[in-house]
Amino acid sequence: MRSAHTVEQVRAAEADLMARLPEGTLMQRAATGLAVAISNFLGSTYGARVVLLIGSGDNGGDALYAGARLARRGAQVTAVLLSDKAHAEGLEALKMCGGRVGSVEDIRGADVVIDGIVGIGGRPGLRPDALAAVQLAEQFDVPIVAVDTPSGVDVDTGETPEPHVNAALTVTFGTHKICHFIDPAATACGPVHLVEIGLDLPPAEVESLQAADIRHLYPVPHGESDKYSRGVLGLMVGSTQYPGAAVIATAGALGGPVGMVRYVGPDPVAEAVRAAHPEIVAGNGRVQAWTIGSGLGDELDIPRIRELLDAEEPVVLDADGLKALDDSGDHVDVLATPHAGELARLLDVDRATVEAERLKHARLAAERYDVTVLLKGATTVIAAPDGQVRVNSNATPWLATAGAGDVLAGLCGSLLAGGLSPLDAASLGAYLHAAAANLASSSGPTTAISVAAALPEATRYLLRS
Ligand SMILES: NC(=O)C1=CN([C@@H]2O[C@H](COP(=O)(O)OP(=O)(O)OC[C@H]3O[C@@H](n4cnc5c(N)ncnc54)[C@H](O)[C@@H]3O)[C@@H](O)[C@H]2O)[C@@H](O)CC1
Ligand SMILES: [K+]
Repeated sequence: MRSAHTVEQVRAAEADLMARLPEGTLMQRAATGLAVAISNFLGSTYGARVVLLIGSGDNGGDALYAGARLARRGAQVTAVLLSDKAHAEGLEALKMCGGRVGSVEDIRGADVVIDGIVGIGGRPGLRPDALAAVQLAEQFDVPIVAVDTPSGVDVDTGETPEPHVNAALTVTFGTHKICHFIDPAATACGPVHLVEIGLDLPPAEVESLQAADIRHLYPVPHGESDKYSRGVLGLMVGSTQYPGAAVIATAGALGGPVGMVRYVGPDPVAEAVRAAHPEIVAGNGRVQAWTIGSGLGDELDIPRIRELLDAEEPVVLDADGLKALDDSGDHVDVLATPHAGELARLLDVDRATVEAERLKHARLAAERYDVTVLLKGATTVIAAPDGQVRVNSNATPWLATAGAGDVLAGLCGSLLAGGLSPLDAASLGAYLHAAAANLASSSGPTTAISVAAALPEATRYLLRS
């Protein structure tokens, strides 16, 4: 599991550790890791032209000390001071190693620009001279390596209401910050490299599953398992208007751990599902979980869906089914899987607001409707009603294809029926869905059915790794 902590949590852990170490130790740890990461990014340090953008705080200090190390290894390092309060000892160290103070003109022809403008002490946005320097780097195609966070983003929310740095690489210290995980800021970070500095941290605010977590969470059958104990999933999806959704969601469910799938829907649709997947059983019967909503179109029966939401079995509620959600009652066993537009409707705001403030709105909906919310997008945000948040960012843009959401709804239902909690089912489902999409699109475009078909192979690989 990867963890992201809030600025407040990081500051407290840093203060704790600093009290036990000689002054400046943490900054030296950070600067050493930063210099190594920049060297690796550059490929060759000797003769490389490095421009440091330096703000008023310790973020600039990290950049100056890292610049000093690079200068010692033969890089031509120039600091552009964007504040008259630049870190004095760091600046001295840089000069001692042959670095110099220059101007934004040095950005032209640089191999890399280091963003030491602000880190976790920064407010969103860039001041005019910082913005001008960043724009110059963009204009001359000079990649930017961000120190700790891309300056200008909102560190604790991942929002980007103001201009900010778009980094080719972000080098962070001690732990991930929320902006590294949550879009739109996560995209502005580029790949994120974590440098250990020895912080002792409390439980994380936001988590992200890694390959090793899959093996730990997946309900692998054992010697005593039978089709019922592995879980039976009921699917109330698809309609005469959208029969494909039923076929595709069933493929997603069968690509998960479930022992059996029951399809409940109009006869012609059940026939189409059976033709594609002869292993399904059509009609009502006992189930351990439901997936409801994908492709129901106008044929949704809201009172019936509400009955199922109030029943004991956990439910994945997708697409049109979300219209049945109301904010009264206990729905902790419900996993709602909206995209930004659907979440906007649930919260009575517009879609752009949800997209700009994804973490906030996923949490709001989880709290208001007492459900676990899986907000779809390039990075998936999953918020549980108890406040836990997980993200998934291993998706591929090829996954933006019709029916991909139906696969996810079927798969998450399969995981719920396999006994996982809504939070685990959602985070495991999002991870496996993305892993299968990566496999299915390894040589180009893919389809929802191919993603579902790649689920067993992706799962096998992850269970072995
Ligand atoms: N505290 C520690 O022990 C460590 C801190 N480290 C570094 O220190 C950073 C935090 O340093 P600081 O607390 O000094 O804070 P920053 O360097 O992030 O910001 C410093 C100051 O910038 C100004 N500022 C805020 N928003 C701005 C904006 N949008 N544009 C321009 N200026 C703005 C404010 O006056 C603020 O106090 C971390 O991000 C990390 O890079 C690392 O060296 C690791 C150890
Ligand atoms: K920065």
